[in-house]
Amino acid sequence: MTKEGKLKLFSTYTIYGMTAEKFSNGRSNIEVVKVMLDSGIKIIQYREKYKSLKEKYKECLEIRKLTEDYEALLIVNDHADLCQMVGADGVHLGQEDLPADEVRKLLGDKFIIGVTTHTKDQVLKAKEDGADYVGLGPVFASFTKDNPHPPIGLEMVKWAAENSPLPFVAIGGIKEHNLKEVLASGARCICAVTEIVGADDIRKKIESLFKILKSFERS
Ligand SMILES: Cc1ncc(COP(=O)(O)OP(=O)(O)O)c(N)n1
Ligand SMILES: Cc1nc(C(=O)O)sc1CCOP(=O)(O)O
Ligand SMILES: [Mg+2]
Repeated sequence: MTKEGKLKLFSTYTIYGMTAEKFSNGRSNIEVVKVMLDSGIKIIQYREKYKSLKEKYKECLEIRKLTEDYEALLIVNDHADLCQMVGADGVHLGQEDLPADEVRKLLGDKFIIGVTTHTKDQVLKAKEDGADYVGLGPVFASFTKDNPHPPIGLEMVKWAAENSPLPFVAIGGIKEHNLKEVLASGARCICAVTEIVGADDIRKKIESLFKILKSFERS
């Protein structure tokens, strides 16, 4: 797939999957990713805060193979070196991670770079820095991340839908019960971490979320 083709995914009504083993109720990242892919998720971010770099490397290699089998994208959180070493599609960088413009110089144009944003200025700067998409959040209160930013709310989602020069992934506190509000505010690509990885039946949960996304796609 060309990079342009990959990036189109971020502007569609879709789910951006993210690993979170700590909240996966005893299931491994690999197990969860297999179900995500088999349920139709086409973008997986490998986010793992509690393992050594070597363990992350091994898991990423395994997830790279799985994502290739399903023609899905692999984005590695935080680590540009890991992204390059495992042949991932891209890296996701936060405001406290390495600067996107410098990582772009390192990785070149071929890789996707995503940047976390919480404010309008950060969204605009991400574009200037050469990012390809932004993560926008937390839309609602989220307990998944240590020291989260205060919720940015649906007004910010509306602003991004009308003004963001880059496709955005709405993230933070998104659940089945509030997904319609997020989509009605203009989001298309959404990331619901604990709602998916912590679900009793991950497959069923993804199916329910896709049903809501599809209903917006048709409207
Ligand atoms: C899609 C997406 N959006 C936001 C984040 C958060 O990144 P960051 O602020 O660097 O925090 P950590 O995830 O590294 O704890 C993300 N990972 N993905
Ligand atoms: C990794 C991450 N980044 C966020 C941000 O706002 O930048 S919120 C978040 C975690 C989202 O988890 P949940 O769907 O369980 O609330
Ligand atoms: Mg980070």
